[in-house]
Amino acid sequence: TQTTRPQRMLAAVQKNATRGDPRSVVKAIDQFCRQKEWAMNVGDEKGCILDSVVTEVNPATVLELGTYCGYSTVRIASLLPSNAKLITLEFNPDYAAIARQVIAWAGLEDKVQLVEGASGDWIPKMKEKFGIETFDLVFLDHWKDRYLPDTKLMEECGLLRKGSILLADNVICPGTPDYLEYIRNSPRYKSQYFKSHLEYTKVEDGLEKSVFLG
Ligand SMILES: O=C(NCCc1nnc(-c2ccc3[nH]cnc3c2)[nH]1)c1cc(-c2ccc(F)cc2)cc(O)c1O
Ligand SMILES: [Mg+2]
Repeated sequence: TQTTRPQRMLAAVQKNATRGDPRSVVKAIDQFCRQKEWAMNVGDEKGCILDSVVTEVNPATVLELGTYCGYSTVRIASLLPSNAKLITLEFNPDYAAIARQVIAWAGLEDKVQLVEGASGDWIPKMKEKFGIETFDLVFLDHWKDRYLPDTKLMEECGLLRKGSILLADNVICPGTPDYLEYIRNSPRYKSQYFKSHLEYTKVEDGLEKSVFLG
């Protein structure tokens, strides 16, 4: 029977990447997506911007919304200090099953907690379920029409502190117009746009980095 694209991506990781070597996992996925099949990972170009933000923030607590196959999960987790915690939320059980195996191949399962379910359901439970006070960094990469409601929900749930960083993928393509409008006009955020390209293409896209001012 026919395999899915995430399954073929995982096979490429298991074939071409070294167990326990996150950079080789990232490289194997990027090669698969460039040479074989496009897939909606943040990719190598935007991935470098993501890496620089993670390194600059050096977060103890990270929330990723939208795991997909775990590409950005591996990029982020590989840069975290030993006691840091990354919680990644994935709604789609098929994506989650692949992501768990990609994260395990990279040897990062101890740094990552993959939670299956809808962001709207889980964000209000973060404190009680995971003992999280606030997130130092949030990477938004899930449904594009959930960026704004979930940001407002994180504010309401007290999950953001003065200096928390939101980094949002795809603010141009597919685009998150309501989120951009809100975050760029709100006095509670200071935003910066990092112009780039849609993963593995020449189409414009970018990341929006926003600091919560409290
Ligand atoms: O949709 C995206 N990302 C979201 C992944 C996800 N991760 N989790 C879910 C989820 C969430 C609740 C769900 N409910 C049921 N399935 C679900 C799946 N969706 C996405 C799309 C593109 C893209 C650009 C141009 C195109 F021509 C086509 C596509 C590029 C990107 O970088 C993306 O991140
Ligand atoms: Mg994306």
